[in-house]
Amino acid sequence: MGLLVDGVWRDQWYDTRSNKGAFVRAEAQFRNWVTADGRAGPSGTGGFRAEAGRYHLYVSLACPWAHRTLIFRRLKELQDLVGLTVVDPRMGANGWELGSEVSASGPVEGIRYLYELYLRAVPDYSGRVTVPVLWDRQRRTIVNNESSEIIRMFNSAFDALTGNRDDYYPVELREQIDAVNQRVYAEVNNGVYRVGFATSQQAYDEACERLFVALDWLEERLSGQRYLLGGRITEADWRLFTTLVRFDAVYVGHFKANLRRIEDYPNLSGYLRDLYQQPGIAATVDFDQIKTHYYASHPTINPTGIIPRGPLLDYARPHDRARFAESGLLS
Ligand SMILES: N[C@@H](CCC(=O)N[C@@H](CS)C(=O)NCC(=O)O)C(=O)O
Repeated sequence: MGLLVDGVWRDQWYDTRSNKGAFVRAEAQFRNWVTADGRAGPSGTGGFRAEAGRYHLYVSLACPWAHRTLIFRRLKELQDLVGLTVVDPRMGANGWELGSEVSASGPVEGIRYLYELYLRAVPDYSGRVTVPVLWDRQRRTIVNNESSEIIRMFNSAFDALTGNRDDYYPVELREQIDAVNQRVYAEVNNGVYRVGFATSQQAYDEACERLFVALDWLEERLSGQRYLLGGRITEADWRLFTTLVRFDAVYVGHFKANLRRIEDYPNLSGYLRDLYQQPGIAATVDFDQIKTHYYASHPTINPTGIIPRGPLLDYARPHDRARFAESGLLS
């Protein structure tokens, strides 16, 4: 793993030393928005109109951030409109790699590594090379590499083209969704990374404590309602889902987030299965790639690269979340 510095690739692990062993995530740098009419979105510049076949998504099936975008591509029926390239699950010295069996190389000719795609957009780019990436085939540049924004674009920008008007960020719930997202991001989505990538005991202890306090809060919240915002699935649920579905498979073992498993939480585990069993979702979850990526790509954490056989998980088994009435609350 590494990063680009003035357009040159450097094989380098995260620098946690300057933060007392704590992992601090860098902000994504490409922040333009695809919009229905091509006008600028909340950040960046305009000129990215929603059009069939124009945009291409690069993901890793292992990555929880990329997984969100894959879910929204499916939920919003964008598969025929937005192309997809899946990078190899193993991230080595050159970072994410394209073009072996599991992945086609995508619309950009002559590149083998994802960092080369970043360089096509910005030849002297400095920063991390992350998935997901939303690429514009027309202007041959990166539109956006921040998953929370890509899912918002997918949620509504293409509605006139697909006719799918399902809304996972409804106006009347936005404030509450944003508030839940903020806590879930800091303590759970990014929290597991703060636990797993900590390089000092203190940073690990603090992150671990915060993570499980947040999971206890979520367990409590989900004891009284079916989904995070009540009776209807929103963006907040999908953002939490991609972390939960990886939790017992990799975060408990590889990241040492092991005070409790999701299976030990009656409400969270039922909720996880409920979401997993929504139409089309199970097909977006690839446990082989998830386990391969984490266990084989972080030599500082798992030097042998051995990928464990377990745990045995069955998210297709029944859940009891239908006990909540239509309103989402217990009847
Ligand atoms: N804020 C970004 C984070 C994306 C991210 O960190 N992706 C990870 C994979 S799970 C990655 O590509 N890491 C490579 C690196 O940091 O060098 C988003 O939500 O899209």
